Amino acid sequence: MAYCSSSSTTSASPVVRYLPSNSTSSTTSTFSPLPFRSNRRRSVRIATASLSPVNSPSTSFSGSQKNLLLEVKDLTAVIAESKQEILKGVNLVVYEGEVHAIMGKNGSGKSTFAKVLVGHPDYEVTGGSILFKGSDLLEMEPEERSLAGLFMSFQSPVEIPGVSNIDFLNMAYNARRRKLGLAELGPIEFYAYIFPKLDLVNMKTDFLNRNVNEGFSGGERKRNEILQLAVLGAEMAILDEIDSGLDVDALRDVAKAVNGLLTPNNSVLMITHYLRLLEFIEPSRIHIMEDGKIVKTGDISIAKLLEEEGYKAISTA
Ligand SMILES: Nc1ncnc2c1ncn2[C@@H]1O[C@H](COP(=O)(O)OP(=O)(O)OP(=O)(O)O)[C@@H](O)[C@H]1O
Repeated sequence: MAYCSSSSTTSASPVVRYLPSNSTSSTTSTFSPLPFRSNRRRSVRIATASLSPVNSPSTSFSGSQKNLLLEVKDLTAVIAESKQEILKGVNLVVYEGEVHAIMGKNGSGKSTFAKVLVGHPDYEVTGGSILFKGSDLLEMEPEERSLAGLFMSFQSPVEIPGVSNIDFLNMAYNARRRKLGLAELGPIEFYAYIFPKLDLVNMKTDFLNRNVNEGFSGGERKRNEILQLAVLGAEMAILDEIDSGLDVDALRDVAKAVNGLLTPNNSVLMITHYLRLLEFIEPSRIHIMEDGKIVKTGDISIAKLLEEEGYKAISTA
C-alpha cells in the first residue's frame, strides 16, 4: 500500500504545506480539506462537529423532530478585492433531510453564495446572518465550518500535486475523528473503511494512489469529490454543478452515490443548470437566483418550466 497515515506524516509532508498558515483555530487539528487558505485572523468558537460516517449523535437544538440546519437571512457579500457587491440579500432555510437546488442564469451569484457559505476568502460578507445548526457560521474559520459538518464540492475541483488521494482523505478523516474525540484510523483500518466507498462512486482502487485530481478527467474529478463526501460525511453537502461534464452513466453513478448518502439527519444544497440532475436527486425545494438574490422558490415544476421556456418564463426583471 503506497500511503502513510497522518500520525506518521511529518511537518515536511506536502499535505502540511497545504494547511492554512495563519489559522488561529483552537482545534488541535490544523488539517484542512479545503482548497483555499483562510485570510481571517481572529480566535473563534468552534461548533460541535457531528458527522454521520463516524456515528456521532446528531445535534438537536430546535426541540422539534425536524431540525433546522441552515438559516440564511438577508445575506450580502462583496468580492474582497474589488468590493463589487454580488450577493444582495439572500434568504434561505434548510431543514434536516431536505434537498434544495439553486438554479439561475450564469453570473447570478450561485457559486458565490456557496463559496461564502464555506468561508472562501475571495468574498467579504457585508450584512445579514448565517446560522448553521444554531451556531453563527460567520464566526467560524473555513476549516471549522468543514469540521462542523459543512462540505462543498467545487465546480472545478483543484489538483494537489504530490499528495496522494488516500493520504489526503486519511488525514482529513482523522482530523474529523480527532475533533470528535475519536481514535485516528491507521492506514490498514482506513483502507478497510474507504474500500467499500469506491464501489459507491464506481471508482477503481488505482485512484487512491494517484495525486489528488492530478490528470483526472472532469468526470473523474466529480466522482472523486463525491468519494470525499462519502469518506468525510457532512450534515450539509453543497454540490456546485456536480453534473457538469458527466456522461450519462457517470451522472447516474454520482446521483446514486449522493442519494445513498442522504439520511433524515443531513441535507444537500445543489447548484445546477439542468433538470436531468433533479430527476435523479429529487429536491424538496428549487430556488431561482437572480442578481444575487433568491427570487422564486417552488417544486420541480419550476425546473420543468425553465427547461421548456428558459428564464424569460420565470424572470422577475
Ligand atoms: N473572485 C471573483 N472575482 C471577480 N468576479 C467575480 C468573482 N467571483 C464572482 N465574480 C463575479 O460575480 C458574478 C457571479 O458569479 P458566480 O460564479 O457566483 O455566478 P454563477 O451564478 O455561479 O454563474 P454560473 O452559472 O456561470 O456558474 C459573476 O459576474 C462573476 O464574474
